[in-house]
Amino acid sequence: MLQLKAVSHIDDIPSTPGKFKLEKSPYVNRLRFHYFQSRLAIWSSFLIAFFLFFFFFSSRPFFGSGSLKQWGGPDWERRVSKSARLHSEPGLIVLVTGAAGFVGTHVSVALKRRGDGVLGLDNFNHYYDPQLKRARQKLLEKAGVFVVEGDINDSALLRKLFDVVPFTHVMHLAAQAGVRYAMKNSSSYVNSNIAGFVNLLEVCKSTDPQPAFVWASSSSVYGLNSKVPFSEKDRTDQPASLYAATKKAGEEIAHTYNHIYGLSITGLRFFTVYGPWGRPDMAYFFFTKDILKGKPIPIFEASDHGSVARDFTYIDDIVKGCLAALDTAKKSTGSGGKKKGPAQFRIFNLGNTSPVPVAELVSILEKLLKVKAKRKVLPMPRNGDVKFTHANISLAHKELGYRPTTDLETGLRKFVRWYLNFYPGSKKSGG
Ligand SMILES: O=C(O)[C@H]1O[C@H](OP(=O)(O)OP(=O)(O)OC[C@H]2O[C@@H](n3ccc(=O)[nH]c3=O)[C@H](O)[C@@H]2O)[C@H](O)[C@@H](O)[C@@H]1O
Repeated sequence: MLQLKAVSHIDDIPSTPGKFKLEKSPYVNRLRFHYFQSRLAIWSSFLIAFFLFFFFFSSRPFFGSGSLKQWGGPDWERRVSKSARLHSEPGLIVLVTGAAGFVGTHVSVALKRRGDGVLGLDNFNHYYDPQLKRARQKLLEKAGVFVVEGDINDSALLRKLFDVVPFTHVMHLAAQAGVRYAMKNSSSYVNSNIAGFVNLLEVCKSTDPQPAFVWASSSSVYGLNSKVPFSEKDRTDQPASLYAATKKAGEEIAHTYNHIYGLSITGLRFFTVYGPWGRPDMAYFFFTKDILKGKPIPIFEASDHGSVARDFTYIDDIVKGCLAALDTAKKSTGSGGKKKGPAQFRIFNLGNTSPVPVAELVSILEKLLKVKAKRKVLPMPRNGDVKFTHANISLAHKELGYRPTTDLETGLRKFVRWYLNFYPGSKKSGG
């Protein structure tokens, strides 16, 4: 400190040549040397600290999918086992990935309610408001479902979960969702929907006994297919978004794990699922928010000025389809990573079979919210959207007994009731 003071004093000395003859004094030279030394020491410490910080945190990320170990220990294992315990025999013991997500929360609660053992897994990423995920987690805790905080890319964690719990089924719902966001963050789709998916299948195929595997594909795999309604037999080789392409890739990858390792696998193609506790990135959700705020809402129309429509499917119907898929899943046939015989491989559409134009969805919301929307009709951007979706559900009906019962107005009424309750004041501030 003393040296620094002296240095700052030196800095104050006018540099006019000849005014002072101090430059050549040995005392000043010594001071300059000390000054140089102290600066060198300070900068070196900064540099070392920076490298240490970088090395430490780059190898141990502390958010989201990081490998910082937030799991393990006797207390954690007790919570894991308790959550996965069966409450009625016979029953399923299910690992639900993406449990704090929209569909994951509903499916987990429904399984738990009927006495199945359920363990949740979620990385609580920030794709949309993590507070909503935390609120869903509270709901799950109340229902007796523990959500392990971790990522499907973390093999050590997955192996540990299978060590602690003899899962009979995996309900895989963790994914990077959203068709338009893929233009902004392509790597997160590859990371979750491809790399994470393979990682989970790897652990499942090596587990003994192997669990039966049910997972969420998407209606978006039909892409530019124009034959309606979409049947499982229709072509799915023209995806319109990277999201759709990663889900389609998932279906192919699933087939190889079924074929090589004897994993029993069921893929469910969900059609625009909506309802209470939904995803804020979806149109019905942010339309509600913006209508209440008096903000204009963009309604896409097709290039021929035709309407854009979706086969909106209510969450309770989807949950029934998921549970039926789990209940009818046959056992995997492999063991020790080897196939012992042919295993079940299925793909089902889970839709509502009655597409509704987006403009009509907005009219229903206006009626339920009692607020007029500021509609802004725009051409559908070429960033992943398709003009319409329409599910043929006869296969799911035949094999799963799937029969959706909720029309869009009834489902949206339940959503709006939840929304106004969850975001109190949203109506007032909207005016
Ligand atoms: O069924 C599916 O496979 C997919 O359903 C939804 O995708 P999407 O149908 O595009 O749902 P939204 O993003 O909520 O859009 C619904 C409709 O509103 C339209 N939209 C969206 C946004 C907007 O600003 N304006 C607008 O008119 C879209 O074109 C679409 O027709 C989900 O976001 C996907 O994760 C899911 O996999």
